[in-house]
Amino acid sequence: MAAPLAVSLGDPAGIGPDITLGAWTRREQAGLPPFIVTGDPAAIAARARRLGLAVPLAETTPEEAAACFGTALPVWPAGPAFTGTPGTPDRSSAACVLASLEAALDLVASGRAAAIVTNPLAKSVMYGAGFPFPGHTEYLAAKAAAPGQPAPRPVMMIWSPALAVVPATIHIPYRDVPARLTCDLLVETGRIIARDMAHRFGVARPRLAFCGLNPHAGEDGTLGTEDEAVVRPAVAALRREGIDAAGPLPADTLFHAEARAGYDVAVGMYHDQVLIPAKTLAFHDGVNVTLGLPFIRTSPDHGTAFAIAGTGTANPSSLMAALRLARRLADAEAACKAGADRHPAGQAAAETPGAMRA
Ligand SMILES: NC(=O)C1=CN([C@@H]2O[C@H](COP(=O)(O)OP(=O)(O)OC[C@H]3O[C@@H](n4cnc5c(N)ncnc54)[C@H](O)[C@@H]3O)[C@@H](O)[C@H]2O)C=CC1
Ligand SMILES: NCC(=O)COP(=O)(O)O
Repeated sequence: MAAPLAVSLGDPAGIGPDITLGAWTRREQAGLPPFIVTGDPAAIAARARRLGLAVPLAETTPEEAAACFGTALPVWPAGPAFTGTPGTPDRSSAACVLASLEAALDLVASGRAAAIVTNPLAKSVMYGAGFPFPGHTEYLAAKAAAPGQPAPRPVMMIWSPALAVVPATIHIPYRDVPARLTCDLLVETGRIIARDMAHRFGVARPRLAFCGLNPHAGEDGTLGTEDEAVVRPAVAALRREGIDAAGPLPADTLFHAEARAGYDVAVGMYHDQVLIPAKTLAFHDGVNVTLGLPFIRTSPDHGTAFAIAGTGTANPSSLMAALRLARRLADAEAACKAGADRHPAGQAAAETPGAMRA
């Protein structure tokens, strides 16, 4: 039987427990793949009681998870007990977040889980507790480094059937963006997208659309210099390598339906430039996928939503989409390793915006 997915609980004061319970209760009608949650079982049980959900928990192993998934939510106990309050950000939750994350990662690294699906953490809570990484993305890359080797460059992609986007710079202050945008960064990002879209998603020659940084992509250098000095040479370098890249393209006209049919992945110069269209078009279907890692990681596209934790109003759809996508990518990887001559990403490839090609 295939290894289950490992789901980290995220910040237990946020909606991670709510949407995990919500996903499990919809497992049959939604056809969800088996998963095992890492974290404090008491915190999950308490949230189920608060939400009035009759969800039996099974403290079990990944090897037993699939067998019990139909009747109980499998939990792999990890970390300290949650002592906080649902809805209240608290530094004391950071140790729970980290222990859950490490446990899920260990299951993936040892082959006992097929992929990691992370529930949201609150960055400010983690920073306040001394977490030295901007987010999961950079943490997972650091953990993926081979002994004595630098960490691989992680690339954040927000994927949905409507739109796939990558921010070239991620969690940095807006004022730092121009200085951090280099030709090398964009070329390396483009290479990773092209490779992982082909190998993981089955889109053999993805079309990458690079946004300009400035209004009208700099208007021939009259509204800012970065588009001509950085983005255009990076796109040219990628094209010389055989990668189907275009740009710099004005970002304001890149996200309407006809424009979206012209590319598979839009590469933005900063976080909000591409996450706003992605979350506007597909907030509840969007999946955050980390490219560039030696293992598969997906996540819902939203955050901890403290204000609605424990209220019963958190929508588990994005987590459910993250679970489905992780399973498809893991199955495709397993089939490739087994020597399939055709890329088996199947539905993931078919649903990728490239499928909208005219
Ligand atoms: N992958 C991760 O760990 C992520 C973590 N975050 C963290 O989450 C925290 C809160 O961030 P915000 O900007 O407030 O974004 P958020 O996504 O938590 O909330 C934004 C709005 O969407 C609503 N919302 C979010 N998820 C929902 C769901 N499943 N069902 C119904 N409504 C939902 C919230 O109630 C709120 O109104 C921050 O500390 C941030 O760092 C944000 C994004 C991803
Ligand atoms: N805005 C996306 C986001 O914050 C996700 O970050 P990460 O925790 O996946 O690195």
